[in-house]
Amino acid sequence: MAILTTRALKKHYGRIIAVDGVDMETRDGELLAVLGPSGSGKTTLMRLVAGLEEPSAGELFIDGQSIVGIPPRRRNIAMVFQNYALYPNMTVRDNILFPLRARQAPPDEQRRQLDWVAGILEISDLLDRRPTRLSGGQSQRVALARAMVRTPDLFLFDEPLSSLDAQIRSQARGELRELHDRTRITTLYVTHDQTEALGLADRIMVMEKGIVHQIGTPQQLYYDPADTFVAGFIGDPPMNLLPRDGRLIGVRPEHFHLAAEAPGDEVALELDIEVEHLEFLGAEWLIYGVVRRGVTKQPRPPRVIGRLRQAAVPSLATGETYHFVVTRSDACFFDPETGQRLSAAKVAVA
Ligand SMILES: Nc1ncnc2c1ncn2[C@@H]1O[C@H](COP(=O)(O)OP(=O)(O)OP(=O)(O)O)[C@@H](O)[C@H]1O
Repeated sequence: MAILTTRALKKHYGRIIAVDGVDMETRDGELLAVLGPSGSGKTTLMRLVAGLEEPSAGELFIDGQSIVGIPPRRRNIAMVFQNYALYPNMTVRDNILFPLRARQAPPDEQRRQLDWVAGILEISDLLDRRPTRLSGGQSQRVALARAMVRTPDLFLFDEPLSSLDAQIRSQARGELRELHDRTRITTLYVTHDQTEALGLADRIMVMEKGIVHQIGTPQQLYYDPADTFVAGFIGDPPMNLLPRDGRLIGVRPEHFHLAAEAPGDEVALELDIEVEHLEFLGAEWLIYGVVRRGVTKQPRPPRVIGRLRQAAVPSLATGETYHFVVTRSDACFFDPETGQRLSAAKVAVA
């Protein structure tokens, strides 16, 4: 287990700034998801940590020791990237043992590590196969096994599930989480899939254009976004951002209440919303609407997406306008110029 720290970490390629002054610290044994759109610098950050790239500026520490300049093979960091890169001519057993043989580990240590990892990942019956005869999920487990036999300080995963189809992917996600719970090896997990990040991670770091917008638990990011980027990036559909009184008011889709059903709390916003379209989701409905009253006048009235429980919806009709209420405790306030959060956090910092 280990703590990874970066200080003002920067990487540029000519005029392209891939990582732009990242300050972050993992907690010992946590699974930290690194989430962001394409080109936000996630892979570059991983490559810097792994030692495949050297920083243009800034520092990297593991347990307080600088690792800048230390070659990758001496960092005790294990990587599992998108393509598992197993050696096709070797059996699964030889693939897994490769890193141990490379450092001439004694045979009994090799045996012990192989038994341990094959047991944890349930691949004992695959050891004599060649990688070409493995499914995507099995290849992934073998790649993980090869990374784990080194008992690394740190795991780096870069979209390790992206080549799996949806069903195996959610199963593999569960297995990864279980594995992490058992080993508690500090893990950085790159993904651009928020469902994966929200479901898997202890904490999530949201990146965009090489900078970190926020690091927090899934709940903090969802209920307490630090800025409008995080508010719009996390959640599906994302937080609605409505202009009023010189601020932007952030409202999660499930926080619109029909006036008749509103809780008796202090009200932050009252809106007339014209329903344009209703989408049935089973236990709930999505309401696509246009705000007709309640926000600062705009050249084009803002569109919103609300999420209502099944029972509330049968009385609604498209083309009609209804009165909705948002309570103060559910609203987030942002500065429209900087996008920064104005109101205090709602979820206690863990
Ligand atoms: N070797 C390189 N040379 C030049 N530019 C690079 C290099 N590697 C990355 N970049 C640029 O740095 C920026 C960040 O790229 P990076 O791959 O880290 O983003 P990412 O968040 O991992 O994206 P994705 O989710 O698409 O993999 C991009 O603009 C990319 O084009």
